[in-house]
Amino acid sequence: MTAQNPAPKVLISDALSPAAVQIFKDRGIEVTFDPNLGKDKDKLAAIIGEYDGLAIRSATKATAKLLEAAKNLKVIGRAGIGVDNVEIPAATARGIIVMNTPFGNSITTAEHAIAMMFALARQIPAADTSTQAGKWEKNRFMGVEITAKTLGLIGCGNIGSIVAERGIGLKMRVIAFDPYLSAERAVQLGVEKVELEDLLKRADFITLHVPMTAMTKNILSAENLAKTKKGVRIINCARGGLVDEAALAELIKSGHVAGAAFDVFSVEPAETNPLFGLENVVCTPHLGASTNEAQENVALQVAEQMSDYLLKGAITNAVNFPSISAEEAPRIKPFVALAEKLGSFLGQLTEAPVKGIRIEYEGAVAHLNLKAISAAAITGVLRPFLPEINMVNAAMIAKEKGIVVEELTREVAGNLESVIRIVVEAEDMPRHASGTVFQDGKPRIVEIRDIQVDAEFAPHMLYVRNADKPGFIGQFGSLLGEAGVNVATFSLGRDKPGGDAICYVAVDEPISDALLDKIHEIPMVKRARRLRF
Ligand SMILES: NC(=O)C1=CN([C@@H]2O[C@H](COP(=O)(O)OP(=O)(O)OC[C@H]3O[C@@H](n4cnc5c(N)ncnc54)[C@H](O)[C@@H]3O)[C@@H](O)[C@H]2O)C=CC1
Ligand SMILES: O=C(O)CCC(=O)C(=O)O
Repeated sequence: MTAQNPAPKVLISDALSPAAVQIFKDRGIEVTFDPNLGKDKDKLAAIIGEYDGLAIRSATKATAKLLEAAKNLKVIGRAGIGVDNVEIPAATARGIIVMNTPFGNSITTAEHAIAMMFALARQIPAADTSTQAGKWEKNRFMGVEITAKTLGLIGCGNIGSIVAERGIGLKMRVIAFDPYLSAERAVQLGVEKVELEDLLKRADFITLHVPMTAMTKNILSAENLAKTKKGVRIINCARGGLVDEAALAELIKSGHVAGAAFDVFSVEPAETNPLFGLENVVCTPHLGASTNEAQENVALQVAEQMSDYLLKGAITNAVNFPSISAEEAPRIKPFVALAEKLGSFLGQLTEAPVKGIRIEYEGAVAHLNLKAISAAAITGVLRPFLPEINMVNAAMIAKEKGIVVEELTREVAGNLESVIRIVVEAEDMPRHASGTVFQDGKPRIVEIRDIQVDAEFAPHMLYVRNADKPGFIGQFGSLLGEAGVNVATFSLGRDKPGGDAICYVAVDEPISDALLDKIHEIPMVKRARRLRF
């Protein structure tokens, strides 16, 4: 890493496996490992501004308030599945990628749910306490068999499916409520897909495996709990807040529910809870993912994913941006730069509100992963009006502003290998320009207003639209020379002799207001605009 391009910095603020620290170090990333920091939100807010990446489990709460202080943050990596401890809209609005590790702890969590089911069926924790207290209460702990019982899954995704397979292996009848479970997948798993009402009526054991969303919050409400079969046992290894804990406690006390095993609670860390202290209640402190194997998996995976993003721009398992594989990233990168610059060119020329952006992909580029390239184009167009926009929040911002974004692909790009053409529909008029990337990987602009040009993008540029008449170039060149402005590249084009012409110039110094005024005074000049890239 050079002084201009220092090593990215990552903060690990929860108890991740130390394997993650090594991966970051091996990849040349500076890493701070402070596993208790997540619990101290003020201390975390005081230092988060220094970091490019934040690696967490569930103790760190990445709230909108914390993210406000995270001025340099580019990526949050959740070593685990649930991202409900991250305010995703706030992260997206700040252009922060949020990644999780969707499979690394699934088996472990499914095994915990099964362990909880056995613990409940045979009251193992209470029997253990009693036995170790020397009581030998053989008659107190009468259990139930699991074989031939109905296991009701609420949510049959990665973890739910593993629980289903284990349940079938234990000779249970497995039924599942999951609106997104396809009929084919249900058949493949050997589960019966049912409606929630049916599941509530039939299940002897209910186990939850849904994420916490507006739809699933309180899915086992007091009303739904009352519809369950008498003697049901309920297992929650998904998220606190999916079940009305107070209502469940009442149903356990009344004997309607035979027991509950909870790993997750509506308030965590759970110091008090309506379920605590009841007979036939088994509790663990959010241990679902806590095995050596799972923690090693998720720590390695999150560290690799975050490093790939910070170092190469590859995006895997982001919950707020489409994936870009490590192989795709280098191929996409030059087109991301082209789309951003081309969009920026048009955005800087646009003075009226933008209504629509059409991005046309021609030739080889049309076969790449276009989501990131389009996001870059939108970013370029809108940044002159919205300085905070970036690739992660671009699509969301365009939607919020009612800007219609269209993508179009064509197989051929004339005599070039790939062309990106952007059309910006503004309230005054449409504007368009095209660009390409040559062998050297540098983006070039090849068409403006249907006039062919061939120019690179430079930090300081000047765009002039003029009448194609003799004398313009002389006057224009003299003005630049007199002002001591050195021209780096000069590109000209016209629609027809004596028609409309454009001139696109890269200069070494910024153009002053006074010089711009003088350029406007050249009689042939229709419009002159300074551009920054
Ligand atoms: N206790 C622990 O330590 C752990 C808890 N978890 C929790 O388990 C959850 C599930 O994890 P995965 O199975 O990997 O997620 P997943 O995304 O593979 O599966 C979730 C399933 O829920 C279904 N679903 C979504 N909304 C639903 C609704 N309204 N009603 C019924 N089904 C609905 C989806 O269709 C999907 O099939 C995570 O979101 C996380 O909150 C995950 C890992 C460890
Ligand atoms: O990191 C943990 O221990 C919790 C895991 C979890 O809840 C998840 O992955 O969703």
